Amino acid sequence: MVKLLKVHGSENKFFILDQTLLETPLTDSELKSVAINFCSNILEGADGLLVIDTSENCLGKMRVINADGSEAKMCGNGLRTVSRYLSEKYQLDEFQVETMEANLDVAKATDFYPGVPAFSVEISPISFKQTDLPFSYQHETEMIGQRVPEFLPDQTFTAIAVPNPHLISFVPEVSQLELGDLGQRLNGQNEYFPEGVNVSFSQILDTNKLFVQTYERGVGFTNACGTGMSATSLAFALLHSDKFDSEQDISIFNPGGMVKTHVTLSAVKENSQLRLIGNATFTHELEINEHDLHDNNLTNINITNTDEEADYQKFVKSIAQ
Ligand SMILES: N[C@H](CCC[C@H](N)C(=O)O)C(=O)O
Repeated sequence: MVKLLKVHGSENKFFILDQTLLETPLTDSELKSVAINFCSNILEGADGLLVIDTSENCLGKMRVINADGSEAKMCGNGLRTVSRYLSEKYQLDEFQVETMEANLDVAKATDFYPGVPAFSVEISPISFKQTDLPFSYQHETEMIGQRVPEFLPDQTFTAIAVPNPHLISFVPEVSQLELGDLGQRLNGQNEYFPEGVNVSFSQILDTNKLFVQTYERGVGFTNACGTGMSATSLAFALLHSDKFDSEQDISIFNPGGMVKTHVTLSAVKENSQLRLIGNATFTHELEINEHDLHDNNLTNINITNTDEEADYQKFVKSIAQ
């Protein structure tokens, strides 16, 4: 039998599959089918499948499969849950996790609330280059606080890869209608982001206090997007220095709760450092026969509730703005 977990970071929900426990790891096409099936049909679905494999230089390797089966370079909320899983598996509080483009530092952080474990994860590498996102707009090589009437008439936009692609706009108030419309346009056939992009709108609530909502590539609206909130924090530090205190964490409220980020700006903006700190909640333990997993037959799964969600909801009540 194989154990999986259902987890979330700020209610951005995932299944975790530790491939190192399998007799035979799933092939990439099996992973894609299983990710789509789990995310559509099991426990009211999820936003993605986080796959743990062995790593040569780190405690483990994380791969990210979106709900639509597409693979992403990185997942901030997911990395916190994978970090907790590896921390408990190997009894370590500080280590590195291998991701597609970087070995990232992760560490156990102070619980966000009694019964709400938290982890701090590095978000890296950072790029603003048109070729790294990728995007194409006129002859721009970067998009930072740029007017793009073709997206929306009265807003400015910033494109950052961390390293998955993000498009950020600061707005007086988040319009889900406009965010959803732009998110769908830029993740369908379009001339601007040929590989799609995670689109985040952010409202600046106060000094080092933001609200962020994201329409995610490969998923759609999610309750929170860790790399989205991290990229938004960097854009915020660069473009709204009057509201940015570099000594303090930034509190980022989102539809799923709240996380913190820390931005350390560098004169070379790509060398800035980003940390994402937030909950790593395990809501369910699942058990399935390995053959069924390979066959994408999810009809016989034993599911146990961990009861952690109740504590997370107490945390959410405690931060009500
Ligand atoms: N949808 C994203 C991957 C998941 C990122 C998000 N869930 C996070 O927490 O960073 C993409 O295709 O780039």
